Amino acid sequence: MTATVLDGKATAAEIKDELRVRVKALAERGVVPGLGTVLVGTDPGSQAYVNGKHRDCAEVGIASIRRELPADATQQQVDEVIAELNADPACHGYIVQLPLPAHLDTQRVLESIDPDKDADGLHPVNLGRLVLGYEAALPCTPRGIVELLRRYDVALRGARVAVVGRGNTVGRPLGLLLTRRSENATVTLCHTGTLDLASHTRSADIVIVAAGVPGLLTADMVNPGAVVVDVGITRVIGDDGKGRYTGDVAADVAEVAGAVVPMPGGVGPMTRAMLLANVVERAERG
Ligand SMILES: Nc1nc(=O)c2c([nH]1)NC[C@@H]1CN(c3ccc(C(=O)N[C@@H](CCC(=O)O)C(=O)O)cc3)C=[N+]21
Repeated sequence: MTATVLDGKATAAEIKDELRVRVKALAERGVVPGLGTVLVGTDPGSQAYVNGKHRDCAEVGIASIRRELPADATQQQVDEVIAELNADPACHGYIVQLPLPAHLDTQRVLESIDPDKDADGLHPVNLGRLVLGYEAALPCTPRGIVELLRRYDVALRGARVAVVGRGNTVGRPLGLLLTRRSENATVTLCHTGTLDLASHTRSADIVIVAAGVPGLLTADMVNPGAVVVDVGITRVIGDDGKGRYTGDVAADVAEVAGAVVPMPGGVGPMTRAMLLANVVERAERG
């Protein structure tokens, strides 16, 4: 058996088409949604991600607000940029690209973002709202995963979902999203302290791997026919000496799974689409 591919790239393109229509409607009311990005330093990976976000904005008609600081920027310089974007009415939402250089206080920076302009949905206030079941900007990657599964009619209600990874950007909030009443999945949140990981993944209908460990999930760990979502993205040096990105799911999983969300072409494009959705929704609320 070869697994069906759940195409995140095509689905993200579909979502961008829908957002373009909503952006047009906003334009008729004289509103142009604006997404800000704050990039500190010159990490090529981070630069590439930020460039991608601005390309996405241009495709959909969202205005880009770009702030860049040198790698040795002081905490005060970063604070000033945050204060400026918090005050800018043209900026409906923004992100601070992570990771920040080690000399900066990431927690302080993230907490100083206006929660109502938190396009990532990672502000403690928004994560708290998610815990409490209040309306909030949702974290982009978990939201993108749920949206992709929904659009492919993967049943979540009653499904047994093994989430591997408890990170703040994916695993932890994904568990919260999937266990809301509207999703009603049963989640087992696995992590580095989990004993016999395979026993948990094997009894799941859906396995979502966000551990950042290349090849962690192998075919023998997957229930035949299960849906497998690869969230891992780790830079490795290939046999040819070139750098490339690899996921957490081994290639042989596709021979056992019923459906797979690949990397690349899966969760990454969905994450970017949800960032745009968060900004458009914010602009629609006025
Ligand atoms: N504040 C903040 N918010 C983030 O959302 C955030 C961040 N910091 N720091 C880094 C991670 C990583 N991330 C990715 C998003 C899309 C792709 C993506 O679209 N990947 C393509 C492949 C791209 C390629 O091959 O170059 C794919 O999976 O098909 C990847 C990685 C967002 N992040």
